[in-house]
Amino acid sequence: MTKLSVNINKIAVVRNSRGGNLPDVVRAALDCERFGAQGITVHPRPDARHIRYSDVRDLKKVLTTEFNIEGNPIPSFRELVLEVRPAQVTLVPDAENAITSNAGWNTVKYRDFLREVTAEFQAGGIRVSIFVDPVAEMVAGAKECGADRVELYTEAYARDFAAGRERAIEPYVRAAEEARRCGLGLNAGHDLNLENLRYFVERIPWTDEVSIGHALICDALYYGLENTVRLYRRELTF
Ligand SMILES: CC(=O)[C@@H](O)[C@H](O)COP(=O)(O)O
Ligand SMILES: NCC(=O)COP(=O)(O)O
Repeated sequence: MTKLSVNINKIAVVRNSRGGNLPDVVRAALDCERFGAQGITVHPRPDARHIRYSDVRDLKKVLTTEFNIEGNPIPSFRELVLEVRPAQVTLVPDAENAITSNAGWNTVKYRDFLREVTAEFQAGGIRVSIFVDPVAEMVAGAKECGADRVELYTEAYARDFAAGRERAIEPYVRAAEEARRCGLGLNAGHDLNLENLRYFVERIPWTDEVSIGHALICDALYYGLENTVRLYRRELTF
């Protein structure tokens, strides 16, 4: 069954908007776990606009589910991840000024770099997932880099879903089949929500994990955090 990792970046956005510690991201993460999240994802960005490095350290001390840290492996990020040793690190090629992640890695062009980083994290006992567009060549490239998993960047799937879900899922099925052929684990994330989630995992049931933040935290405003985490879990349980 596909696991749900809740991305709590947006809880930190609200906290940072006022200073102080409301809402408390550690408490929110523990509550997500209590409500059924099977993992917690954070994406500390270089400008610390939401999750801070200190949050990552605090979370590691108390989380009991799978901790997934996403980010661009710049030197400070590499040091942090090696210090904290989460269960999983997801390598994302995010530009400093991007509003959010907007592309997967070119695993062919950056193979040497990704190989080095992957080996470094794995030597620290950390599973490595590489964020890629739904392109078979990029999935196979991630395998060449030594990754354990890929995370398929689902922005295009989410965007095109309303216009025709069969067409929107096609490249993802092909990329996921390539991951399975290569022996790579499979994660997915970005803009997944209560409308598009079930169809994704119905069509690609070997998806190991989805990480969901923006839509889930928005839904929580209407349904409450507990109900919302349960609603997302329900979409993954069939
Ligand atoms: C890799 C990925 O798709 C997510 O980390 C997403 O980028 C969320 O990050 P933000 O919350 O900073 O938009
Ligand atoms: N890896 C994707 C993630 O953590 C959450 O992305 P989003 O749901 O905030 O778009």
